[in-house]
Amino acid sequence: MLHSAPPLEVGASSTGHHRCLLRDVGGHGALLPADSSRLYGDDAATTKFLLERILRGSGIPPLPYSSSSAAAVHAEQREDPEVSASRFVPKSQIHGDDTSEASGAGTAPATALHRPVESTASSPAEGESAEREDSAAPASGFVPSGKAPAAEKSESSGGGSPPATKLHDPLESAEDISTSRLPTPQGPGGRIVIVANRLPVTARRNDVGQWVYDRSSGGLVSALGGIKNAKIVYVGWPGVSVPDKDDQLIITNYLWQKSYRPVFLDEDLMDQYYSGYCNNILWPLFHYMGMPQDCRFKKSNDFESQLKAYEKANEMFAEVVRQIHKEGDTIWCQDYHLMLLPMILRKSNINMKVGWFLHTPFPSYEIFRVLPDRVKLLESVIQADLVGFHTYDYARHFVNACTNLLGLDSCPQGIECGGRIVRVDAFPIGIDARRFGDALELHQVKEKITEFQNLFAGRKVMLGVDRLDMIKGFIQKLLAFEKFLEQNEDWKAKVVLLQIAVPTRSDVPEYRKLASQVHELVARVNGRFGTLKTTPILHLDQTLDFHTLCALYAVTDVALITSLRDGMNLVSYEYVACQESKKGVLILNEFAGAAQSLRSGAIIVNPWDITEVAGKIKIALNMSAVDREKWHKHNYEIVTTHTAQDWAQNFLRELNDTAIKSPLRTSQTGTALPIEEAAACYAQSKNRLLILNFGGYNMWLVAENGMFLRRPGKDWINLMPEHPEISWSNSVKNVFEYFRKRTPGSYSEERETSVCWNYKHADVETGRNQAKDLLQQLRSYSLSNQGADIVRGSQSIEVRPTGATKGKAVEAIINDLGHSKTMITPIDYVLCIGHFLAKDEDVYTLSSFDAQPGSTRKEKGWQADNTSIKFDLKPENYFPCTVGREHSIARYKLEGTNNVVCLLQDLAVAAPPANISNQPTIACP
Ligand SMILES: O=P(O)(O)OC[C@H]1O[C@H](O[C@H]2O[C@H](CO)[C@@H](O)[C@H](O)[C@H]2O)[C@H](O)[C@@H](O)[C@@H]1O
Ligand SMILES: O=c1ccn([C@@H]2O[C@H](COP(=O)(O)OP(=O)(O)O)[C@@H](O)[C@H]2O)c(=O)[nH]1
Repeated sequence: MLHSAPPLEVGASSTGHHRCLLRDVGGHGALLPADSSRLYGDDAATTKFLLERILRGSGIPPLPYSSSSAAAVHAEQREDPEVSASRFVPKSQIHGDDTSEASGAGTAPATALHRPVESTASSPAEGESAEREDSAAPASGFVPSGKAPAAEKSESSGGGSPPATKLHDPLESAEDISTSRLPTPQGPGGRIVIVANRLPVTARRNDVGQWVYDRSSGGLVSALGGIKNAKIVYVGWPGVSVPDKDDQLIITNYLWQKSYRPVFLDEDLMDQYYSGYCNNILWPLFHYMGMPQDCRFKKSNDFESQLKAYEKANEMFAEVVRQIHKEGDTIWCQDYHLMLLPMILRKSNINMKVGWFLHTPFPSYEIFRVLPDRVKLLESVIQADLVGFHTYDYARHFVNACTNLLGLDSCPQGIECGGRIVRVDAFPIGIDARRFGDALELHQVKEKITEFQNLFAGRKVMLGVDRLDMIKGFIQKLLAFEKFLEQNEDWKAKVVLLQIAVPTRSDVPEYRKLASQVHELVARVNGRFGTLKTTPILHLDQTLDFHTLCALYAVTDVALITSLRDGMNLVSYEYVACQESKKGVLILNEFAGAAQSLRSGAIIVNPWDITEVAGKIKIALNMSAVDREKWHKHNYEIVTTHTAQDWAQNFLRELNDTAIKSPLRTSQTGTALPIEEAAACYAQSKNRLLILNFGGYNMWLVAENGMFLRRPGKDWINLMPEHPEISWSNSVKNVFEYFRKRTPGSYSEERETSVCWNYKHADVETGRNQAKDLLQQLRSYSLSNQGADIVRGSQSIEVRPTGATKGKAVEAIINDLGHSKTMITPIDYVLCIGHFLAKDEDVYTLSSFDAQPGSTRKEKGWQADNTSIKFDLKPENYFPCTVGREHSIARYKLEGTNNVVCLLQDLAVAAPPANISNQPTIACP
């Protein structure tokens, strides 16, 4: 044994509190702890005895017991397989309330413009048919025979056919021609169902009362619009309350043709769900702006009623998904609006393939824990197969929240939840850069560029494009610009800040309040620094059409992006995509997800530091052409290679992959091991392999979670000799030492390749709380980047090299057997039994892989030659069995160690007389 704290006392009488006399085994009374899940103390003694019986049956005398953590024995072990691996010498043990300022009705800043750049009611411009479509419901086609939801229902029951009279469904004729197409989900449905609060188009009535459809604003819509070559169905809100059922049918009819499925939410629900819970609670909290203070004073608008509305809205989205879902579809839920959706969908169909992606930051645990409904939301999100974020930081925060609030364990793939692994990862979003590049080639865009060049001739232009949202840092930006002008008066007639403030969420009082504050500040700066001929700030409360936006991106000298927090910020990407010719400078705040990718090609600022931003504005305006070119080149490379298409592709590929692997990851509660049957099969088989979590004989021994292997009678070898220098060990040891000191009864162990902090002798509650803190501390070290995993045991925390698992060690043993010159009979019985951490449960999948008659296991790469080992293993002779774990991928389970003893006893009794050809192989990882 490489570590021994506390030492395993084999053969000593039990010191456990709960003991029971199970049965007399071969004349030895055995006292066994009834509640123990591991084979320690007297269990070990009894098991030792039984193993002896089993081995005696095979004629091998037992060696004196050594307290190894793992062992393997095989009767044909006499030869010494030559396996090249480094030798291991074991170390000795070391121990607003302002409602009067409604959007558009507030006091306009002295020189702020409220003139639309282009009428939103105009017909679509060339090349942007998807963006704006004045469209009454199609005259022909769908003549609704019933209400919209009923019509939708036919899709599920009828296998996806559209309502009553058939509409043209673009999905049916969709032809995938691109080589970079999205992973196609398997199955008859095989579509990607994107569920987002907002559909890519917003419905509204035009002046003559017809329904028309504008492209919706915001980064999520832009990004999803960049996904090509996939069978996509969108489920979402059409951007307006539509109380009238006939209107709903008209809208449904139109949207159907676009593969959009509307969720009609009434005004009251939108108020409580969207304006309330989503945008007044979750949005500010996720952006580190705290919880609203005044909610509790308003009876009709408290957290509870808003949560109810949120639940109801999520149910309504789920209902539409259920109606259209076909087997093989992938459901991709978007954003904080739909955090309850994964749970609702999972409950209605356990096999649904569900992903969830958050477009905002996920805040640190200390912020998130403030939310009253924190547990409910997390419990739902982890029902998705894959949970995605823009950055690793957000993913890490989410994992922290789950471990701290739900008491779950993290693992390299994400979160372990009841034996199931929920993948959590970062998938940074991008844009469809080519769409911007192509737009700049259009005649009308070139015209606009010329027009703007003339308009701003003689002045440098700094551009801001943001929804009028408090997270976008409008106030800070204006203050910084004011400071810059204060400090650089010579610039006042030579620079203009052109700020596009896209109207958003104006039903939320905080947003209306912000609008009036911004207008006031714009007026102040313009009043102070304007001249008869120039105004320093050109502020537009407007939505721009795509071509105008591209032209502005292309002609401006600096983009000034000062969000206080921003999930990603696509405007920064879009600006870069349009700057191939001018090579403008990007000033980007450090709190946007985009800062992680564009960091080395942008001037990074802390938006709260007004003085710093003012200084950086000056640097940007004065930057040399050479530097601008260099910086732009870097950014352009990133923006054009990390596209929205890649983002979707990566996420969906991972989701597919996760779902395929999910049978291995899904929590199962195995059926009770049929002991008699196992014993009967054992008796009849000719060559047996027993994989146990316990041993002390002339066996194969595996230690340190599969890192080391000892062949019978040989020295230890390192199975991962190429493993890199363990750089993390000192810092981890220091953390463990710190926690050891402050947790009475706990101790830390230093092993050859891992370190472990154990609190099983500490007060339970104290130990658990300290473990939480310790985990938090360890996670901040980004150990996974250093090749280390944090493994949480029931009362311990271990840090060990990535990749070492017990399953790998068993593979090594199996390969050893493949080299055995004396092993002629194929193995036809496998019993794999033990209490393993989820991470090590790969021991159960090894043999099942080969559990077919006459199958052949190929060599793994770590051995030199190409021999192979034969199995002749019928599935009914394969017994993967967990001990004492509620959730496991193992097919069978035994409640506790006492059952293991019973089993071994039965095996011992069932074994036929010894005969060299049927001696069992025993491996104990
Ligand atoms: O739908 P709205 O309420 O009008 O808001 C518009 C969108 O705002 C948020 O966008 C986020 O997604 C972007 C793309 O991933 C990201 O770049 C940006 O940083 C985020 O703020 C929101 O998350 C979306 O759901 C809204 O549709
Ligand atoms: O008048 C406008 C100005 C901008 N945008 C788009 O809105 C998105 C803003 O996305 P970002 O990620 O920067 O922030 P979000 O608004 O989603 O928080 C970008 O794709 C812009 O092209 C828009 O739809 N209309």
